[in-house]
Amino acid sequence: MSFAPSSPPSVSQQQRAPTTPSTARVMPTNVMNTPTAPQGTSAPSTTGAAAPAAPSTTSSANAPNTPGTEIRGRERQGSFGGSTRAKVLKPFNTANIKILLLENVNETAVRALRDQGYQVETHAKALAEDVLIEKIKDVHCVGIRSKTKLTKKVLDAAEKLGVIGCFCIGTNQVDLEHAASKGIAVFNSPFSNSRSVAELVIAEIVLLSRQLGDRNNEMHQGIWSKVSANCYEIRGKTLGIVGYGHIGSQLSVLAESMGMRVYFHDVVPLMPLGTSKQVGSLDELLEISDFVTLHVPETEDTKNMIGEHELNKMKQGSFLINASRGTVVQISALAKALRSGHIGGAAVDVFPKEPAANGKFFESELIGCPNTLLTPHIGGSTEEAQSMIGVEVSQALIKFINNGTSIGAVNFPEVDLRAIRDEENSIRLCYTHANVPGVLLRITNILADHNVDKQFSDSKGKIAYLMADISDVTPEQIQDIYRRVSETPTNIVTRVLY
Ligand SMILES: NC(=O)C1=CN([C@@H]2O[C@H](COP(=O)(O)OP(=O)(O)OC[C@H]3O[C@@H](n4cnc5c(N)ncnc54)[C@H](O)[C@@H]3O)[C@@H](O)[C@H]2O)C=CC1
Ligand SMILES: O=C(O)C(=O)COP(=O)(O)O
Repeated sequence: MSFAPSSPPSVSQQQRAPTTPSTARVMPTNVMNTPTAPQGTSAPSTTGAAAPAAPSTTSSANAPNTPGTEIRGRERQGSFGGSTRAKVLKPFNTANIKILLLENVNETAVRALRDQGYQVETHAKALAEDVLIEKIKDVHCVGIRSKTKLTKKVLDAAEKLGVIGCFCIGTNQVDLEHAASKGIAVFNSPFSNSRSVAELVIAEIVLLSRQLGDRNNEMHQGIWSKVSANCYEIRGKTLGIVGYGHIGSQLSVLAESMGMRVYFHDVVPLMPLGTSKQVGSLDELLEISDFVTLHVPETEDTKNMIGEHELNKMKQGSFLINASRGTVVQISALAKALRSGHIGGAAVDVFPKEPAANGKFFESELIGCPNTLLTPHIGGSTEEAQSMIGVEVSQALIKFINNGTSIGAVNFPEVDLRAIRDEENSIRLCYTHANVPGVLLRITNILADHNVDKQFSDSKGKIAYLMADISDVTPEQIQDIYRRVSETPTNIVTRVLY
């Protein structure tokens, strides 16, 4: 999928791209956006760049599909008039699709992607930026978790990248806008680890309330210190939730079942679950809560959301929990409030700077603060969550690579079509383009002499995405459609699937 340049490609850029098929049906380097001959048809003669040999597939667990065979493991998708079978789209040899999975992405994902015949390279850790820049150069898809930063600089090094999978909830580690401008869709797992985070927070509420971290530390040092002063039941206490999304609302239900009163603050009005109540401002929430827990995404608005002013607003001896993002809390202000006793304890799972890998040194002003639980970003780290995330994100990636479906993308217009007719000479056009007036007319003109079975397009910010299924096209016409669409001045990425 060489996924095209960030700005609409110039004619010379287009000329460099291999836009003509190989007679040998070996996939060109730009495997995901360059049409070859449809199955069962003879390929037109080639005049373009010589097609490179297919790369080795040593990292692929399964035997790759040979060119011209169907992609395995794909479901048929519903029926439609005139044909009972949905076509399995295969415009490229799946063995030529290179996928880089970092940060110990779950085995469920590795298996699902290898089952497609893709080449999958896995790494247990995040990569240093220079290594990442080298590795990302020729991959079509990268899978990451919360640690890998896909900055503009890294994305600009990725010559063929078409899709990113964040095998987690947060997507703040990716420059989403820049990715979109290059036609790179980003998928995440919006709720597969929410329950794991909510359960951890429930545990932390009890642990903080009973000063369990400190008692445990003392016991490991051989110190017996039985105290009840400032230790409380959580029943009847007030939990203040900041950010009432998937995690916050799940937590709300669990906390009420433990006998807590729940209030929440969110930037949008939301239906309170159980008997919880939304309050009008953050300050109001801070003033009434015995426990404050943060479940907001990292955005410009949430950076340093909890600093000295907010900590002072919190009740004397109340507790703070942060399992959202490290940048949401000013660490020095929190350390000061803990040491002064104004804040009775804190549980912190996320930090502004987190070590790159297990075994690396962790440094924080919070080390040694009283009744302070520090955990290494494990909110979503359960077997259940990781396995579900692996399945969910890998399916989204497969659907995008094989079918062009962008449903669930966080930075991209969400577009899907009913299954394409199971006919040799039907194709699916996937066109990512600049969201400016006049584009649809131009595409309609290109497709004017063809039978467009169905078409859908949507936009998000500066980019738009169109999918169209076209029947009764010859291999020469496929080349012509591909060439003319990809040469439009608004083109970001054009793919033809068949
Ligand atoms: N510690 C860990 O391992 C994990 C951490 N997370 C973090 O938790 C965050 C929240 O996750 P979800 O609940 O799934 O997200 P979500 O998107 O479902 O909910 C976030 C809520 O925060 C609200 N919000 C946004 N800006 C706000 C502001 N300035 N003030 C008040 N409310 C605001 C939104 O309206 C939304 O209701 C993620 O973005 C991620 O960064 C998620 C999973 C695991
Ligand atoms: O899902 C998230 O946003 C998380 O913070 C979990 O990140 P992780 O997959 O543990 O790197």
